[in-house]
Amino acid sequence: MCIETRDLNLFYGAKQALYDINMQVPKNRVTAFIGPSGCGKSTLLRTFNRMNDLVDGCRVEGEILLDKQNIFDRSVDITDLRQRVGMVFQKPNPFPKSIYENVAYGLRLQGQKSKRVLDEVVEQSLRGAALWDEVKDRLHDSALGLSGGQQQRLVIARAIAVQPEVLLLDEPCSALDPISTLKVEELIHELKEQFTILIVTHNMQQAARVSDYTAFMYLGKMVEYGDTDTLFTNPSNKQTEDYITGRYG
Ligand SMILES: Nc1ncnc2c1ncn2[C@@H]1O[C@H](COP(=O)(O)OP(=O)(O)OP(=O)(O)O)[C@@H](O)[C@H]1O
Repeated sequence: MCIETRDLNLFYGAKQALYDINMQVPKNRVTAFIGPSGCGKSTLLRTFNRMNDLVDGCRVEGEILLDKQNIFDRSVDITDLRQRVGMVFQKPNPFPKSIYENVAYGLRLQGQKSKRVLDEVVEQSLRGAALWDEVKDRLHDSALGLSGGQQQRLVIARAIAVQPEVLLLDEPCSALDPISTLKVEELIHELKEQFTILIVTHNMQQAARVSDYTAFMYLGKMVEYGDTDTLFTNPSNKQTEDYITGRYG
């Protein structure tokens, strides 16, 4: 087991956005979050590396255990947590720096100065993100010159360069064309050998293609969570069935 939530409730001011979320996320698997707009998918995803701490008036009750330690404990260092739990957003957000510097960024922040180590990690991470062959001859060109799909894989390379345990992907393909989407989906498949992956997607076919487990959320509650094939072919809840058969949302 990698992550476990216990009686997790989240409030934006007076408005409750998550209700009693209890789930166990297995290691080295892909877990997808689906559900209609506003059901709390992104809120839940952001809670796993405490990105909601940045939101004024946001309050959390309950626990999230990462390898048995509650991430809300006072003793938890946020920078350390975010290194262990990396995040990739919907819109590719490379820094206005070279391809190389984007990937080396996290390591430099950690104080790594050795060119040999940096070169090695940059290459490994770009290979890991299935981008090396496309950029190896222009590592020192601006990352902003890459296509959207390449930028998203670069951001994934940047995230994996610091060797996180968990990768949070918030609709990573929604700004990409179908071919880039396919590449990122293949990449997700490969990355799960090394990382535990949590992905929010609007696209049910994508959830069915890339994930091992799926959680269906509705109005801040986790309605059903289980094996992806079972959830899509034989859901146990009527609301899940209505959603996956396109009756609402
Ligand atoms: N920063 C915020 N301040 C106040 N309310 C928020 C904030 N972020 C989200 N919410 C509210 O919390 C609820 C859940 O939003 P969230 O973005 O998590 O849903 P979602 O399922 O990811 O939706 P979408 O698929 O449209 O991205 C919504 O009612 C939303 O309006």
